[in-house]
Amino acid sequence: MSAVTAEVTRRMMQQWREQIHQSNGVKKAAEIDMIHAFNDLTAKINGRVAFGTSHQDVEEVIVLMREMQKIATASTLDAPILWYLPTRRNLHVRRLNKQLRSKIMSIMQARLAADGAKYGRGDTGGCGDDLLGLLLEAWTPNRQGSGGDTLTTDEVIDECKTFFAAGQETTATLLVWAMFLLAVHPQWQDKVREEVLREFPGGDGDDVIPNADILAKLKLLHMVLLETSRLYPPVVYIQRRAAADAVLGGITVPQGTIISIPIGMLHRDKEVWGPDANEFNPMRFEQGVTKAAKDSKALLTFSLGPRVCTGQNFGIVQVQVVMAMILSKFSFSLSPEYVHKPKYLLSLTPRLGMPLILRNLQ
Ligand code: HEM
Repeated sequence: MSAVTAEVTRRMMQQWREQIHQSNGVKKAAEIDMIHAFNDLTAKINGRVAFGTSHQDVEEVIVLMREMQKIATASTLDAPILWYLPTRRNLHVRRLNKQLRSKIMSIMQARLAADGAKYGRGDTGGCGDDLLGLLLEAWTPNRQGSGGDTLTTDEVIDECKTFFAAGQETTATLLVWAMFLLAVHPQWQDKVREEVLREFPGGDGDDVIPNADILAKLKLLHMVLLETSRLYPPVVYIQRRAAADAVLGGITVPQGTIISIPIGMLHRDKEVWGPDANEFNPMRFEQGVTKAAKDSKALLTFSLGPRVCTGQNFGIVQVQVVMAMILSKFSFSLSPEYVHKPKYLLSLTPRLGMPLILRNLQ
């Protein structure tokens, strides 16, 4: 995963360098919208981690998935009745879905054909070590007669789509806010960069990947990311339906009641986080997540309990790798064009974009 993340990030950074090179100003700098850049980045990373890179249709699958994601985000503003009517948008989604399904099917078939030839059943390679490969191991035709649990074709396709949808925009959003907070807190940007350059001097060289050992040493970066996810959690609220009658904090909650958990609000509760709850203070995480607030379970960025985010480690590693690589090669500040208007659709994003001014480090 880190290798895929590093490879895709390297290409994005090369584009940034070209944009800076082409800029006309005396101070060589380029204004780049982080929302667009990071959505494109995480779509490519998630797409490759899910489907690999070997099949020609993977790039098209990524474009179709991203298109579906954009429509899903936009339609959260619609009245629910509109989700079920044959509107132009819904018909478009249906067409996209059909195309997507057929592309994924062709990747699956190519994998299975290669399975015999390249990997060989029973070999450790199986159908490949990406998500699709793992799911194909449990796919019905592979398991017939094995007595094990199986997945149908639709389930394999749906799992791949869920993985992409749940992880793409959320991770991009966390990156966007981390860049924003480091742009408006330059002293923290310098501090974290110092740590990155000390522990990860290779930057974005072709053969250099910030591996688990390096990431473990980037403590300030990790604290900054936790603090970012506290102030700007990509998922602002979650809901739960009471499976049985319950009493919560002295209030009776009848079975079937839907409870909203306002993560964004709870993360700024002064009683829990202290009087500086609205301020950016990564030092609160110096002793770890459980000691950052009065309640050891106060940080709900990835939810808690049985439905906790299954991709949280992947999401965090992705963000750490991307931030370490960027910090080692660029400095950045907020563009005067930026207007602070966060909005919540599928995730918490800046309503009018996140233009940052990027410069190459000397
Ligand atoms: C870094 C950004 C991310 C954030 C802030 C985030 C946040 C969350 C939250 C709050 C939930 C719980 C939703 C609920 O209970 O209603 C969740 C669930 C989930 N997330 Fe993430 N997530 C992130 C990245 C990812 C990634 C990268 C993946 C996979 C590649 C992923 C896959 C999932 C899945 C599959 C679920 C559903 C789990 C279940 O219901 O059993 N997430 N995520």
